[in-house]
Amino acid sequence: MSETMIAGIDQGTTSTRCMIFDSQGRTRSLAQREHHQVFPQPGWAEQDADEIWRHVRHLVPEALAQAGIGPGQVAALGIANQRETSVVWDRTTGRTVAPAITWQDTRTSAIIDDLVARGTAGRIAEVTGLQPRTYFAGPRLRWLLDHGRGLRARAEAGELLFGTMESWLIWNLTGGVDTGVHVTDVTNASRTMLMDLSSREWDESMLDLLDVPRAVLPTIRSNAEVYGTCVAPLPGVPIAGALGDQQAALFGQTCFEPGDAKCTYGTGAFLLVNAGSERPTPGPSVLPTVGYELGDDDPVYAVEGSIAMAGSLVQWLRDSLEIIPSAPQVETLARSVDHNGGCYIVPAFSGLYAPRWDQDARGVIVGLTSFVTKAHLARAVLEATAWQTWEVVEAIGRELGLTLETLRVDGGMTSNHLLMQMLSDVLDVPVERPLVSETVCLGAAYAAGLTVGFWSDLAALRHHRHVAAVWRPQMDADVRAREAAQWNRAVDHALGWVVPHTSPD
Ligand SMILES: Nc1ncnc2c1ncn2[C@@H]1O[C@H](COP(=O)(O)OP(=O)(O)O)[C@@H](O)[C@H]1O
Ligand SMILES: O=P(O)(O)OC[C@H](O)CO
Repeated sequence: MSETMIAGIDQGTTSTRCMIFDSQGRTRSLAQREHHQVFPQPGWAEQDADEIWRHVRHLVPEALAQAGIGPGQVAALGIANQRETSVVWDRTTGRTVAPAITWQDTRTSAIIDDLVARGTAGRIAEVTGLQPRTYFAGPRLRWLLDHGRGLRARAEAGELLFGTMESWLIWNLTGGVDTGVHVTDVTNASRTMLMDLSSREWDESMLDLLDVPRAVLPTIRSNAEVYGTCVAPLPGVPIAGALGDQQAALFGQTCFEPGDAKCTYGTGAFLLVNAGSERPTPGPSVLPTVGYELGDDDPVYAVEGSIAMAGSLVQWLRDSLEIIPSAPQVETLARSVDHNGGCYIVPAFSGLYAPRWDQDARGVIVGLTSFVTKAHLARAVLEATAWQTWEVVEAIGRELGLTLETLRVDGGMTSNHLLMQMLSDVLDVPVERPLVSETVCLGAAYAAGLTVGFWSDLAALRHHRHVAAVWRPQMDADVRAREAAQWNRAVDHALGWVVPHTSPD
């Protein structure tokens, strides 16, 4: 009998991947394609959801061909996605009604300011666990309905559908206008500011607050169950797992015990700690979210420190400043000097996320002198990711009394050894990278494989985890303290740069 495998899709901010995994959790193939990023105004960030769906249709057969298998050998498909990126489409034509608004986009700042001014922040946090912020998806839906001609009326008439990327992909994969299934998973729903974090249902009072008609919303489902069957490009294959990418990485890194932590370094960086089955109540710097919920099992919650810019700062160095020809070259350039030359970059391009949460912060480069070269800038770019992670870890320690013993890492930036050493140095803990560094895809595949019985239980998944590289702290404590103080001073310069909006228009 021919070997069966599991397919995983990682629909990320910059690219989409399809991977095939065997029963040992080993990678059998990987197909990947970048999509366009559009920045039409300062603070705006858009993508074309149709382009992403086209890429999925090409990538899946490519991954199958590379693995030498046909759709009949795929036991199930799991999907992970960039979270909070919002799509609205017409249920009868299947076409999007506007560009997807990505999670980095800050155009909803006036809506957020208005919610805060109306004194609703406490109630929002009580229900959803989230503070009102431009990061979350619900205000984007509100913005689209307010600004797209005729969209509100069409939404109320049930003609439009809203979803984050997993929802859009599942609808298309299961047949779109004919038989498409309109669902979202609980981790993605937990980032909309519309879901009750305790009951894990849409909350009527949040829908009222954001003026969102229920008819556009998908049904919330667990992370591991069969949502529907693929029509194309994997005909007959059950879609049996879906998670936000950061939760998928938590799952793929087998962070199954309370206190287990991982940080994924892609466009942004997202540190999640397993918080167990009780809804956590951290302070304002880090946020409570659903970690994963497997079928009818109790949910597992997580606490998250979200960093908006990490790899995207490297991309900016490559694409906007043209200082490096490719992302990996940042390491070569940074290694050509042995310190930052006194220069610090705070990448608050769309405000600062955890732990500062200042949507009016903007990026700064401080400490410039004639001594500073592009090599020092490259070093400061990498250090910015390390110090932002340090701030998150400090906040988690302060607000939850949790101390990390080790940090599991994954994502595109983890191929940068200099950055991994910097991380270990500033956090003062070992940093571990697993053999399969594509843990987002792996986590989605694990969820799907558990659903269909391809893997028996969490213990079987744990068995697949192998550590490929470990970095250990080498920095003196006094150097760490001095550099931390300099970083904090640099951040102070970035805070509150933008004059806040005063009206919701
Ligand atoms: N060697 C490297 N050093 C630093 N950054 C890197 C390196 N390789 C890739 N990156 C960055 O990692 C990001 C891509 O990682 P990926 O995990 O694919 O992101 P995403 O899932 O957000 O699309 C890009 O922003 C890129 O600039
Ligand atoms: O696509 P990534 O890896 O940058 O992840 C994006 C996050 O899910 C946004 O919350």
